Amino acid sequence: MASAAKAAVEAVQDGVKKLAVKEGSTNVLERRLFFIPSFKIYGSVAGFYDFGPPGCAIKQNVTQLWRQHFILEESMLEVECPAVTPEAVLKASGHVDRFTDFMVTDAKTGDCHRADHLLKAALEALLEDPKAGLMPEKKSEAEDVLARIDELDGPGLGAALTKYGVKAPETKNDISAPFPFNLMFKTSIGPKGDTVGYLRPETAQGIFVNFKDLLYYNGGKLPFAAAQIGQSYRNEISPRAGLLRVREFTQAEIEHFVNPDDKDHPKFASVQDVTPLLFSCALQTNEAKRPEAMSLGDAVAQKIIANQTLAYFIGRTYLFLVGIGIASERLRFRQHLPNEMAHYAEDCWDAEVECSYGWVECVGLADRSAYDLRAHSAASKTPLEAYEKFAEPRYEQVLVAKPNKAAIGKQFKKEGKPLQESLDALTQEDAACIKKSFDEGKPATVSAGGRDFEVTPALLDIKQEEQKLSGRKFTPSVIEPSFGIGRIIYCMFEHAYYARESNEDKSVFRFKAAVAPLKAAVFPLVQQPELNATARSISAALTRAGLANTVDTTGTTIGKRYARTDELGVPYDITVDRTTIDGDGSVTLRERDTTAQVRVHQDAVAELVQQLVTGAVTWQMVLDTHPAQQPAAEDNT
Ligand SMILES: Nc1ncnc2c1ncn2[C@@H]1O[C@H](COP(=O)(O)OP(=O)(O)OP(=O)(O)O)[C@@H](O)[C@H]1O
Repeated sequence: MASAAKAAVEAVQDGVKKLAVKEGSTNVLERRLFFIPSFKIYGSVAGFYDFGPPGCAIKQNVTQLWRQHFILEESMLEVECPAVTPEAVLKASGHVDRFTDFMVTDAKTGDCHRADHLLKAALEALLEDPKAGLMPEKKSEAEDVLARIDELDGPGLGAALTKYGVKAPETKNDISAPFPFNLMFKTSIGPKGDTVGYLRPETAQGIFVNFKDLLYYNGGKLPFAAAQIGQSYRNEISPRAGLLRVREFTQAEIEHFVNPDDKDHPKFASVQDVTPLLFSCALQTNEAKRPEAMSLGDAVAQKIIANQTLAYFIGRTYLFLVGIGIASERLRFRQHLPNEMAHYAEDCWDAEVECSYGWVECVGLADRSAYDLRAHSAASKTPLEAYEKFAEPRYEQVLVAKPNKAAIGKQFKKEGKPLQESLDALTQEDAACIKKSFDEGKPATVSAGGRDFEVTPALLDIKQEEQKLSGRKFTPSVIEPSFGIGRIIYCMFEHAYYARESNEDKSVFRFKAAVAPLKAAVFPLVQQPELNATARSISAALTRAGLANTVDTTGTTIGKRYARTDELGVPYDITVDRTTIDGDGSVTLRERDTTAQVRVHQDAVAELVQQLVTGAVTWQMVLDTHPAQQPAAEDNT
C-alpha cells in the first residue's frame, strides 16, 4: 500500500504544515466547523475527525455528485455492505497476512513511528544537508536507497536505519528493529467472542464477494461495474495531516468487471480528447522528472496507459475532480513504478492533487487483473466466473476431469462429499494445475470443506480432448477506481480558498455552487418585522426549489454578514431592504467572487438562484439583464 504519494504527505516539512495550520484555509476550516477533531472535550484521539454542519453538507454534495457522475452515468450496480467483515473474507483477500506497515518504537518513550517514513526523512535531510559533505558514491548510494524504500522488507529497512544512524524524531532516542504492524482494527463477532472479524480496510471486498449475484442481476453480461460508498477503517501508525491520513474515512469504490481479452471501452471516444497531466513511469525516471499533458487517446495509442477502460476511468476521474473544483494544473495522474505494483496488477495510476502537504494520492486507479475474484473463488469454493458465448463455435483442446466417485467414497467415506463437489466444479486453471502434478508423477492437493485432500489419478481422471465449444467460462479482470472522499474534499478546500485582495482578513471559499454547503443566504438589511417576514418567505421559496439556505436576522452590518457567508463559500446573498417593501418589490442579489450586485424582483429570485446553481444561467447573463446595485454596504463593515 505504500506509495510515493503517501510518503509525500507524511514527509512534509514542519514549516509548511504550520503555515497551513496557522494561516489560511485550515484555520478557517476548524473555526467554521467544516471539520473538527473528534471527541474534543475528552482530549481527542489522533486520526478521527467530525464533519460539522458545512463540512457535512459539502461531503453530502460531493458524494451525491460522485453518484451522479459515476453510478448513474454508467448504470453501475450500487451495493452497501457491512463494515464488520469476517476473517475468512480478509484472509482470502490477503489483508490478514499482508495489510501491514513496518513500525519502529522509541526505545525510551515507546512512541510508534513508521519505519519507512523515518528512513525517508533521514535520507532526504542527509542529501539536502550541505554540511554532510557526502562523497559522490555515498550520495548515489543514499539516493538509491531512497528510490527503493518501497521495496525494502523488515530486515532491509532495519539494516538501512542502522546504517544511517536513524534515531526517533524529536527525542533522538534509539529505535527498535522494524516489525510489521497490521493496519486493520480487529474485533469479535457475537457474544461468545470466538468469531474473529475486522473493520473493513476498504469497501471493495464487499463487491467481490457479491460478484456471482451481481453478474446474475446484470443478466450474466459483461462488462459491468458495481460501486460502493462507505466507511473504511485503517489503524494508521501515525495519522496526521488533518483529513489526509485518518483512521476512519469514506471511500467510494468502483469495481468494473471486464473480459480480460477485451478491455476496450464503448464510451472511450467521449474522453479520448481529455488531456490531463500524466506522470508516466518513463517521465518519473528521466532527467526532468516532470509530468506532461497528453490526450488519453494518445496515451492509449502509445501504450502508456495499458487499456481503454483504465484510461476511460482516468478521464472520468479527471472530469469529476475538476468539476468539483480541483485546479487542473494541480492535478496529475502518476503511474506506479513496477516495484510499487502488486505482482498481479497490469497497470496502476494514482490521481494526485497538490496541496500544502505536497502531492497527495486522492484516487487509486488499478487494473488488478483477475486476482481478487480468483482469491475469493479459491477460498470460498464458489466459482466466480463469467460466460462468454462465441459468435461461431470453436474447436479447442480442453481438459476434461472425471472424478471417480466410487474410489473417492471408498477412500474418504462421508468426508469425500465436499471433495467430489469441488472436483465436479474444477476450472480449466485448476485442472491444469492438477494435471501438471500428475504428469510429474505427484499427487495434487485439493482443499475442500475446510481440509486438504491428496488427489491421485486413481481418484481423478484428467484428459485433454478436442471439443466443439459454443462459449467459455473465464474469471473477469477488474479495473478499480478507488476514491478517498475526505482527501478530495480537503484538497478542494485548499484550492477553493483565497483572501480578498481588498482585505486580507476576509477569507473566501470559491466553492462551485453544486458543492457549496448553502446555495444562498437571505438578509433583512435591518431588523424590522416586515423585512424579516419577507426574508423568511424568500427562504421558503428557496427551500421549495431544493436549495439549502439560511436567513441571518442578526442585524449586524451587511458587510459582516457577507464576510461570514463568504467564509462558508455561499455563492449568493439576497438582501431585503426598504425598496423591497415600499418600492418595486426588488431585492439585491450578490455574487460571492465578483461581489457584484443586481436588483431582482423578490418573487423571481429563488428561481434565478436555482438556474445559477444548476448552470442554466451564468452570472454574466444576470449582470447583462438586470439593473446593477451599487454595493455601498459591501465594505462598510
Ligand atoms: N488513512 C487514510 N485516510 C484518508 N484517506 C485514505 C486513507 N487511506 C487511503 N485513503 C483514500 O483511499 C484511497 C484508496 O485507498 P488505497 O488503498 O489505494 O490507498 P493507499 O495507496 O493505501 O493510500 P496511502 O498510500 O496514501 O496510504 C486513497 O487514494 C485515499 O484517497
